[in-house]
Amino acid sequence: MTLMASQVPGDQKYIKPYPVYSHPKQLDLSSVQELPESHAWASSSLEDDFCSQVETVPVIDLSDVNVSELLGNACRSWGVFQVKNHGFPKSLLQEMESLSQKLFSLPMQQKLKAARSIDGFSGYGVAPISSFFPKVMWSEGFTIIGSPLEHARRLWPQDHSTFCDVIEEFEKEMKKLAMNLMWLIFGSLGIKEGDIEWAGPKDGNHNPEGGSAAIQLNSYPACPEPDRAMGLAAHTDSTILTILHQNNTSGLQVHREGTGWVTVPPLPGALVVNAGDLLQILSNGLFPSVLHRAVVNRTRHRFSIAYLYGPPSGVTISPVPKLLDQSHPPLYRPVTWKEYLGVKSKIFDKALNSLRLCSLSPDKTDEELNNDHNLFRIR
Ligand SMILES: C=C1C[C@]23C[C@@]1(O)CC[C@H]2[C@@]12CCC[C@@](C)(C(=O)O1)[C@H]2[C@@H]3C(=O)O
Ligand SMILES: O=C(O)CCC(=O)C(=O)O
Ligand SMILES: [Fe+2]
Repeated sequence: MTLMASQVPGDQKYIKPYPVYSHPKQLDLSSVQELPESHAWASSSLEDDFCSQVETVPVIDLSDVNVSELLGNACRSWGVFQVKNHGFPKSLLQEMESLSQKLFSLPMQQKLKAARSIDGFSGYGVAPISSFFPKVMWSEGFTIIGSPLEHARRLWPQDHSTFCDVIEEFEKEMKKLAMNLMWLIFGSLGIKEGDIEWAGPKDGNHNPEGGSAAIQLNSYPACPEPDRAMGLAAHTDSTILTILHQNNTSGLQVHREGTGWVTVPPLPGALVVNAGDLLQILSNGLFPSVLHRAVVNRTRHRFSIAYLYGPPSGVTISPVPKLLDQSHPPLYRPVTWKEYLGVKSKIFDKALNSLRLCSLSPDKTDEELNNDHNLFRIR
């Protein structure tokens, strides 16, 4: 373990050294018969909360006449919801799912040819947040930012064009859906086109700008001891919103104040949407990002595909002026997505609070600010 210095852009006074763990080489999880000590998580990180089967994450029909209000309510009270009638082509999701399966079933030495470099963002490897945890997660991932061509060529030297074509189409369709959802969510707060300059016109078809994104393919092989393993540790996404497709195997759980971990079951044809840290900033805390994680199971191989949507990476975002007045001062300082990702990669779960402007609570400690994370969640 090494202790990191506080070399992050932004307000240094909240930034403390953070433990960073380096882990052994990526194991081929599909062939492991017994859970290695390196992958055995402390029971406190797995069982500390009751898992509710009673409360269920809202399911919203995008063709409902009150869709904007329904989405706004779900963002305020849950930070996550499932959408149906979303218009995303089913066949494209199936194609992406089978390409993802094909990728993860390649021999390890082949996958490692497309490994994410130490200082890079794209490619094959463990979740980027792994270094913040003492134990290794029971998963592997592939991150795509920009063109996947370089990595695809290394994975499939003879035939990478299908992969690249499907990714391109997936990105185009997801961007349309993400922008549509974003505007419906903003609409519930009275925010209109023109109130956020970078977001451009609502119509994703005619808006080549309007945001940027990463695609994260996740693979969670069946695990010999699922109760002691962790698929993807608890985190919030650094996005405006994330759209997630999961195969027919459950594993995603969201954390709900006062309830604990709630499973988000895969529903045929539905997509999961969760609020990210940048939505919390833009909405000035009205729509908090949601803590979530992925657990694993004994018999089934689970796959998920996340579309992580945010603003153009160099554009400065801040709480939308329309939501501010004397009694609602801005709670967060302006930041670009690029800068935020840099902060998150250094101080992880402290990133959002490091941007807090403390006008409302100048005497609060870091811990109190952390506990405020769900301050605005209305149930
Ligand atoms: C744009 C990004 C968000 C992300 C970090 C990344 O640079 C690319 C991967 C994303 C992801 C996916 C899995 C969970 C997560 C916390 C992680 O470790 O990598 C997110 C990152 C994030 O939202 O901060
Ligand atoms: O696999 C899942 O259900 C969660 C994935 C996730 O949270 C992510 O990729 O950010
Ligand atoms: Fe996530």
